[in-house]
Amino acid sequence: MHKLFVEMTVVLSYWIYNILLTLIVIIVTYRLKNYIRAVFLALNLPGPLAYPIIGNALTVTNSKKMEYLGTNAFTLYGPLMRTWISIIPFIFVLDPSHLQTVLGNGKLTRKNMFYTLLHNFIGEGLITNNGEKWRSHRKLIQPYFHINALENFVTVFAETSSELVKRLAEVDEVKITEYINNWVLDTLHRAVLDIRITDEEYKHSPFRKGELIVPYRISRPWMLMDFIFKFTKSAHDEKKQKSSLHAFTKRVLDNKKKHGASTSTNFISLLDMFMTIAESNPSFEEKDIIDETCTFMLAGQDSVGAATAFSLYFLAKHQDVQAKVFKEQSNIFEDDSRLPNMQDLNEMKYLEQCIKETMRLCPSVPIVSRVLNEDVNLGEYTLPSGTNIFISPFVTHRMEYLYPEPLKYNPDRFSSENSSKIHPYGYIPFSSGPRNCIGYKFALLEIKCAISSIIRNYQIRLVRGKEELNLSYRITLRAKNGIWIKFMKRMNQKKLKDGDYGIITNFSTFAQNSRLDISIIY
Ligand code: HEM
Repeated sequence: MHKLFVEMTVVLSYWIYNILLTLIVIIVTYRLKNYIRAVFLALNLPGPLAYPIIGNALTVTNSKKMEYLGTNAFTLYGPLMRTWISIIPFIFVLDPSHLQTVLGNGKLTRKNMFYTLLHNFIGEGLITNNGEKWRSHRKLIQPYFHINALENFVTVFAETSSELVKRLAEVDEVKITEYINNWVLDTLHRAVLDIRITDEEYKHSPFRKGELIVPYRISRPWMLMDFIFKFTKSAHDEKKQKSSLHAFTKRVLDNKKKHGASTSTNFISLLDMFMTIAESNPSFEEKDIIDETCTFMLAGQDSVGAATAFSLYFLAKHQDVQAKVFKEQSNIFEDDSRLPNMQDLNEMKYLEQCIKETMRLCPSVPIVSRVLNEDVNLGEYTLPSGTNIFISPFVTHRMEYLYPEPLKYNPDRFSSENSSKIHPYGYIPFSSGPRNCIGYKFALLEIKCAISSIIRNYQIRLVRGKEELNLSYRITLRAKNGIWIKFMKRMNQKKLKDGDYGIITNFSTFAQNSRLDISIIY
């Protein structure tokens, strides 16, 4: 009897064990169903060599490999390329028609875990939020970025650009990236916060020295796990940075509340706009004002800095293009040294083509990312819900079938005649669709202001021995050792006749004799 009882217990335990195990397998498989589908998809797609555990993380830290891959990815692997960040597959979606399916779909606006990492730095703003919060904030903020509303900022852009030009009067050959970074910071402090970093009270603004930790974490996948990362010095530094950014913004906000509206009667800063939104929308709380302000301060910083510095690089390298830009400026301003207004900026069509071509070759934001929240069919493949995808303006902009001779700098690609032939999702420096860059018109006006002011006053050239552009890939694209520019004051600003370009006549003599500094306007 006792033996029978023991045997029955063993058999019963065996069945219970098996049923439990099967249940666990079913639950885990169900929970991980989409992950498993994404893994199978990734195993079927072509992509660069990946290593166990670290996946393709090593490529992220090698800028030469990144540039090679970025330029050749489509030729090597086709429209869908798989990569691995540790054990998580990430699919690059490269082709414009596929990008239209993803970016153009209002239901596929979800940012993935990388953006959640940014919460530790900027808080929860438009860039990182998802779902209803993102949708409602975007709806509330969007009207303030309408082109008519942006006229308000042109005076700030023009003033800071004119101050930049004055600072450049003292230099000959400089690392322009440093000057541009200071100009962007100055512009953003005035446009977003309505303060001047030259003021004693604000000269230690923490927005001057913010450093994103996210690229460090992505290149070391084990750092993506919060329970490891939170014990590191980087986590401590990041926390400190966030609290100083937020405390600074709160101080500016409190000052504004105490002293009333803007410092200048006509000007309305972004912070004023967020305060107005909060007044009529109780769900937009003080924390939202601060988070959004920090978000805009950071979104408009390196992105604009990179696009401006790269634009100057290409103009300095291509004297014929610079001459055409100068000619356009002369036609707009004649010999008047006034600051640009909105109408002037709208007339700078050729300059805009140059900026666009710069952002084709060197998009400030080389990669963005999403997580799909439903199955998506792209060509012969189905990307399962839950799949992480990368979208790379850098790669798409270098695809030969979209841009013949893709590495050639040619602003005429964006002439009104030619740009109508470009696929709407084949040019995406500001992303596209409902989650595109809300600040793109703001950015273009700002960049045009700076470059117009510089080219009206200086002929620019590359510095001998520092002509090469080495790219470095962080969240934004950068020039590894900065960009070096030589500034030569323009001698004559009279209106040029047709065919006159106001350039140095003899470039070969100039190249032989770098001390020759005289512009001859002919
Ligand atoms: C050349 C300059 C700029 C470039 C190339 C650029 C590029 C981008 C890109 C690619 C995105 C999409 C990011 C993603 O999907 O993950 C984005 C989003 C965003 N940008 Fe810009 N940006 C620039 C300037 C600015 C400026 C000046 C501001 C603000 C003043 C700004 C504010 C934002 C915000 C708030 C978002 C998030 C929009 C949303 O998700 O609803 N950007 N930007």
